Amino acid sequence: MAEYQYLSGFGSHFSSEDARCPGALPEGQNSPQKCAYGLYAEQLSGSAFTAPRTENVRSWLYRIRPSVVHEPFKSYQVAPFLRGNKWDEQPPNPNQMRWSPFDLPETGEERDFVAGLHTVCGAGDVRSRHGLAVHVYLCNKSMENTAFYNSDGDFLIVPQQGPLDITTEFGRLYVKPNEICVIPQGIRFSVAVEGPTRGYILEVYDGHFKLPDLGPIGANGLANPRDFLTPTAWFEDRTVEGFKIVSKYQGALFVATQNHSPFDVVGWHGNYAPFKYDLAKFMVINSVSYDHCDPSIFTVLTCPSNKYGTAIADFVIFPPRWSVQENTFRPPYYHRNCMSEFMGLILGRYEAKEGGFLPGGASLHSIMTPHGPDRKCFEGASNATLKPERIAEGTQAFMFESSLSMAVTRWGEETCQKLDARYYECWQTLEKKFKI
Ligand SMILES: O=C(O)Cc1cc(O)ccc1O
Ligand SMILES: [Fe+2]
Repeated sequence: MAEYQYLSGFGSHFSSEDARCPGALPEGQNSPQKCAYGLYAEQLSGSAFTAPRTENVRSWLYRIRPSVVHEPFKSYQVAPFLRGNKWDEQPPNPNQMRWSPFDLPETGEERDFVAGLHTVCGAGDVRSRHGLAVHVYLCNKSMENTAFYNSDGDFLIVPQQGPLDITTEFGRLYVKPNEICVIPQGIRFSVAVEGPTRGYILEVYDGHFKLPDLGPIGANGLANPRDFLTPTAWFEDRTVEGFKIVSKYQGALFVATQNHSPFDVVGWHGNYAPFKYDLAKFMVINSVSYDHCDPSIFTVLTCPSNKYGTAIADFVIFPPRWSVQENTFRPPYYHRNCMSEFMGLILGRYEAKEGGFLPGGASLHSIMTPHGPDRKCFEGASNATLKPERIAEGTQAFMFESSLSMAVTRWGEETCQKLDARYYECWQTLEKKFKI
């Protein structure tokens, strides 16, 4: 693994120059008549020019050529199971769903990150910029002389198997399982892998990921801002005939070629950039008296909707922690929720379901669909001696929780052949215990 360098902080106004070109950033202005080293200045806007300061995100890139130097885009059909808008290919299905680990490419088959994008579920519309999609990526080959960008929204990437060595216009990021990264809308990146590689993606169309408010928790806790790492500027001056720029635009893929690497940004400054975060750094807050807290206490990042306090999607984790509550059924309660809950497992086992829900698999409990601990978990936890206990050691489950009602794609429900038709059985043996 290369020694990559990062800038620490969340949503900060950063400045970074590749050490080979000191003074690449103009001083005191963004767009001088001539930039240092013969660079071109280019602004990348992640919010409306007129957005209030709290929401306003943009970066200035100083690059060897402006991004516009490319041939026209053409349709590019390399990811047959990627969806952005087609949420009606299956009839609605409110059932509890659980998937066994999604298949990696077969031996002999070569698939890169883009071709490996498979959409499991989603809602909303890329054209009206409202909604989300949940994808998994299943690949085994590095992207070669190819960069990808998403015109439709931001990607929050959760590696499950294999590290991602990501080159972006802003610099390089190395992201291992149990770390996550966010690549905001429009930023070009290329993913190199080291073998069979699998992970999950939460794509949001509405806006950007933020740290949740902390309310009475105070100024510190959950994911701390300084643990978010943004790459430092890095460039290559490489002539390549037919370098591919792949754009996901209105849910479809397009490709344009150009004669040079787009990773030619010598310096940049601004508050719109990719970042990564190590989930092991999460400061866990929980009940130290009684009862099971709602999982919102484990929110790492949120993409808010216009409805007060309600997310397009929250990214929530279930990290290793102490469990100490007295006179309490400690695992998740049985519940029905006005939100959709998509879950995945990075490592280990999830406390509410020890069997069937495996690393690289997933579950979906849709709006108002009842769910909760399986029988084994219920019996165990209602009879356990309640001593302080480490739980979820060596484990990392997560949830993408959305206020939107998600539809499952045909790939998710049929083609992938991973849906467990017998999932419902794990609750059927829960006995009536009622006695008067
Ligand atoms: O359904 C799940 O497993 C996720 C979940 C966990 C929890 O601790 C409380 C509520 C909830 O939806
Ligand atoms: Fe739940």
